Amino acid sequence: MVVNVLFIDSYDSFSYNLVKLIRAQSDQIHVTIIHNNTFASFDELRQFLTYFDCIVVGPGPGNPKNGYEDVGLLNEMFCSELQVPVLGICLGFQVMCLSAGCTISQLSEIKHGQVYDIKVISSESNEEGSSRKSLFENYPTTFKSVRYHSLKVSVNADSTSVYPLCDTTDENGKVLMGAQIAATPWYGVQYHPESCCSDLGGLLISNFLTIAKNFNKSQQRLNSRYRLAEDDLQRQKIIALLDKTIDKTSVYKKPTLTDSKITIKEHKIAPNARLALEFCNSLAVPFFLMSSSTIQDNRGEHSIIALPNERSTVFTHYDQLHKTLVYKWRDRRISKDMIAAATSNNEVNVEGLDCINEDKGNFWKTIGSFMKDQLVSNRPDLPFIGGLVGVLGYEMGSFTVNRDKGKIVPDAKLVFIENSIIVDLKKGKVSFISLNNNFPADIEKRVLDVIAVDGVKSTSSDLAQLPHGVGFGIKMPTKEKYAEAFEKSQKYLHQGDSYEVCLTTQTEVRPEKRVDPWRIFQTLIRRNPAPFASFFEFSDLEAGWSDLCLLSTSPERFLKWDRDSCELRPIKGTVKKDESSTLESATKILKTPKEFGENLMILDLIRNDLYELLDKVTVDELMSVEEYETLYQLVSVVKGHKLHDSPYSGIDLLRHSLPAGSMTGAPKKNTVQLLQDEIETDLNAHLTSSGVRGVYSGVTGYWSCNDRGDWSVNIRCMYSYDDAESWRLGAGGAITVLSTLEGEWEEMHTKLSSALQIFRDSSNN
Ligand SMILES: C=C(O[C@@H]1C=C(C(=O)O)C=C[C@H]1O)C(=O)O
Ligand SMILES: NC(=O)CC[C@H](N)C(=O)O
Repeated sequence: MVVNVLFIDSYDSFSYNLVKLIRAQSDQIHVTIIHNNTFASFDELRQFLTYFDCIVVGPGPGNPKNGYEDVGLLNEMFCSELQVPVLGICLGFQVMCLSAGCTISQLSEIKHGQVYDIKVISSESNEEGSSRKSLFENYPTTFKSVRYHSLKVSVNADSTSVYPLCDTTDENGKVLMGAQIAATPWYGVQYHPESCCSDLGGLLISNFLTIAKNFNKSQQRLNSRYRLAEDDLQRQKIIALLDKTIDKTSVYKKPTLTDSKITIKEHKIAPNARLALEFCNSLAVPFFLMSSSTIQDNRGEHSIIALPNERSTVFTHYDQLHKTLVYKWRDRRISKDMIAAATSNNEVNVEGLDCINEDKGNFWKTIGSFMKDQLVSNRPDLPFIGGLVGVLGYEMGSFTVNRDKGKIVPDAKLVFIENSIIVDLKKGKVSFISLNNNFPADIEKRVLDVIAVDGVKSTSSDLAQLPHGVGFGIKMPTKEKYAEAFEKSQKYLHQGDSYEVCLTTQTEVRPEKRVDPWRIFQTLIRRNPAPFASFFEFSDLEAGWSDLCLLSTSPERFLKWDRDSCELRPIKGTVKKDESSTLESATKILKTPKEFGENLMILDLIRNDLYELLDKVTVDELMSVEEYETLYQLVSVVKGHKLHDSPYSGIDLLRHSLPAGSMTGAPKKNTVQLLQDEIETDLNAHLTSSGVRGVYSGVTGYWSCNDRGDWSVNIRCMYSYDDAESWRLGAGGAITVLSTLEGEWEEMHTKLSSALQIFRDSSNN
């Protein structure tokens, strides 16, 4: 018989890891997920509880003492005479214990993403030993688990209403890690059984499910439930209804794919990471480049040159206006003025220009329904055969809003590409691909000429530096403002509102004289080689004018997918390179609790983002150290599997996981809101234009017609909204309770320098 579990989520970034752990105990378990504020009061939920075997109350930001705003109906629920088995995790545990008269206070040494020995309290020393032992049945006396908490539960000395079940010892002394509330079937743990670095999490859940089953049987709690067929039908109806309270619709309904004629011409080449740049230098038409400038395993094995033409559809979304504009690349009927009118909220009726009033949620659906008709079944082996390419800004993700009152700027720009050149750096191959059998012969010839002279010509190195005599005005964030934002982050981390905050700043660079973006890009890529470099100068209206340009040397893959699986490579943990540093010394630093915790939190967050849509997720690399030009980074690799069995495809995973967890911190929703409304608000006052993150912290990449995708995080990059008149550079890093102001300020500068160095060097010329 199916066991129905109600999971109450407090908008945490680890909830779906727990849901997965519950589901993994048997295929006869159905988990229904609601938020702690799905209902305005516990009374509204109470009527449905008879349909559930038990309740699991998840972790989350906030403090139970703050009431409904932080914990929704949970306080009310635990203050009722609830005769339903409950397992509370972390925040859920704290609310439960508060209702039983415990004290909630701040830990003096806060633990976020740290593994501790948890000690099971021996049952002989307690009167009600047998029932209490059951939650930790078959456990060793100590086991390892991850802690993510700022607050602790203390049982008052004279209390008889709380039975401690396990604890741990650290600088705070003894800290309660698990308990049962007397005379109730309510249990809870302070640690996180679902973390990928916790042991025996599944056993905790299965022990709890056994307790729940025994309790329900002894109390004859669910007896009436299955007596009548109509009761059972009613139960199914209610559960189906509750299952829909959190929107899980897909971007598009997966069609059955068929073959289509794609023309591909391949040529052998000697692999050279600079070849794609040389090809671009030889072109006399607009192009976008997603290039690897380092040849490494499983990241950046390919460089892709995408060639827009007059049949290319351009999608631009403006979050400030809730509007999408759709037109063809450089359609002569559409002028800059018409776009200006359309983005000043005027009605514009021009042939060839489609103005859609929609929010970003519907923008995903617009591109989904467009791509549905373009997807084909052939050549799943190639990374890209043509499709949508472009840039999605930070404010395209969930929980973020572009509230900037100033200039209207694109939050997303995607262009449909039918002709492309792929350089396979591993196999030594260049391919000319056309979805429409119309790859331009002159472009093919130019590229073949470059290959014929055997690649890298010396002229390119002249282009790989900025012109002499051009000065650059640089406006940087001040240390004072940074320190204020750092302190605010610490306040929220200490209060329990966040576990990790990715604090970012922006710098503005204004050249005295316009410098061609392609030249800046070549300078940048030479100074900061990276596996995910991108050049996106969108000049989709008139030749030579661009309202969005991105030059990126990103080290970080956000998400790559094919029809079967997906991969994310979150980076968290940074060490600056200097003359004395070696991979070994950097590894030592990167394996300290601060960096370990930083990476683990984002790793668990990413597992959560995938588990929300997929059944099988694995951690394929746990915190490897990677070396880059100016720094070392700690990288983990997470994979999602069996996409073909799921109603979701890669684009759903992308939509759903933005903004990238490594750019937000955890838990995502609360931290994004705190960053946007409180922490980063004054930090970018030095900028001439808006202070929203914009392109920085977003992603760049493609959705190919063979349903593959690859998107990198927009970091170590610069971008312009005004046709290269001014550039913005973002830089930041994760703040945790173990961070120091000096350390973070320096780390931010190290990252900023990876791109800013080219302007500084040039100004010194
Ligand atoms: C925020 C940036 O980088 C992010 C933060 C990192 C960190 O905190 O260690 C590492 C890589 C990125 O995910 C940046 O480069 O601006
Ligand atoms: N992970 C959690 O549930 C944290 C609970 C609470 N906000 C704390 O920080 O202690």
